[in-house]
Amino acid sequence: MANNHPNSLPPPSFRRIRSQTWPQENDDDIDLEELIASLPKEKGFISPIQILYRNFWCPSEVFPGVHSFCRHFTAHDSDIILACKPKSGTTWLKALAFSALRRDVFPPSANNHPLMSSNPHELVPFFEFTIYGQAGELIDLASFSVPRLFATHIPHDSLPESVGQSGCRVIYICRNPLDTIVSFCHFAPQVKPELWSGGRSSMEEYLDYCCRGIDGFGPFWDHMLGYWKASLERPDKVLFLKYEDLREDTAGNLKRIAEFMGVPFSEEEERDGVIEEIVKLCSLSSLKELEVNKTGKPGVWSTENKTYFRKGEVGDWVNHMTPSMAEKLERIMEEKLSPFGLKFRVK
Ligand SMILES: Nc1ncnc2c1ncn2[C@@H]1O[C@H](COP(=O)(O)OS(=O)(=O)O)[C@@H](OP(=O)(O)O)[C@H]1O
Repeated sequence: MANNHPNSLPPPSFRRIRSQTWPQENDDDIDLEELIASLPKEKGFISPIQILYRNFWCPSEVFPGVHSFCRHFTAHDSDIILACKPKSGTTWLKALAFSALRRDVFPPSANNHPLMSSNPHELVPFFEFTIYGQAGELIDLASFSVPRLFATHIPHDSLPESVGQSGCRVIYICRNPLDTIVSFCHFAPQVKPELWSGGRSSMEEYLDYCCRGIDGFGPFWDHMLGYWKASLERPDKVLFLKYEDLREDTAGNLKRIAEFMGVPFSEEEERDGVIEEIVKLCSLSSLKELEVNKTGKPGVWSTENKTYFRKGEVGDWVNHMTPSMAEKLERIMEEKLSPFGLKFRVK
């Protein structure tokens, strides 16, 4: 498919980067264990091992799914992929994008809307956790409604080549790293209680991993910059959102999301309050109260659905980080992100 595409020269950020972390064309012949053995590794924070693969740190638990996705997924022009670093607003974006995209079939006011009985992660599955499975097996994607809506934590420049070569659209959400780290540190004990003592010393330890660039799917600055640069190069194909902006103006950003997906709200829908209905349906307070999100398990990291919903505040980091922890991170943001014009509201 990629070779037949009229625009066959991939944009610069999708050109194949060859390095020792980027397996060769014929790596299908390589046994998975052999491949893992050949790649650089580091001890992870909650993952036992992080594997340097296609230039990012991949948690060993999801390596088979990630590898299978990168090798085998063929994007369609109409596909929509939601992308993010963990704890940046994934669940919220999934709920908003799903509700906007499928509103012709599932009106947001309906009592039986899928969000009432399914967690957003079930409605918009991750490639690497769900679709390609923990064992890296392939599943049939024919049953997905068109346009197909998927999600991933994989960095932009490491996505399968067909994503850049097709007309596929990507929506990225990121969040200020201070709050993302705090959010992750509240989530982590639910995933691996045995590896995690909780409290500030654990947060300091995780911060250290992040500052060294060994965080899942990171370094976080490369993750953000990859999508940021792609959104500047190809604004019609990559939409870059910030959690903080979504908090400030959810309705305005929902309109941008719908337009970008090719399903803009009509004047009639605006007049009828459809945007507000979706905003309310997907709000933290609404989703948190649903039975499915209090008790259910979506199967991602085998965690309970309730772990995806906490405070959702901008600036919660002030309640958890010491000034020196925050300064350490802010220095890195200044050094790595600011030169490219990427800044965050942190309060
Ligand atoms: N609907 C909605 N609205 C606003 N905020 C929301 C929503 N759903 C989840 N959240 C907050 O997002 C944080 C979890 O991040 P993710 O959804 O990216 O987590 S995950 O990567 O999917 O595990 C986590 O942030 P913190 O509260 O700061 O920990 C959630 O509370």
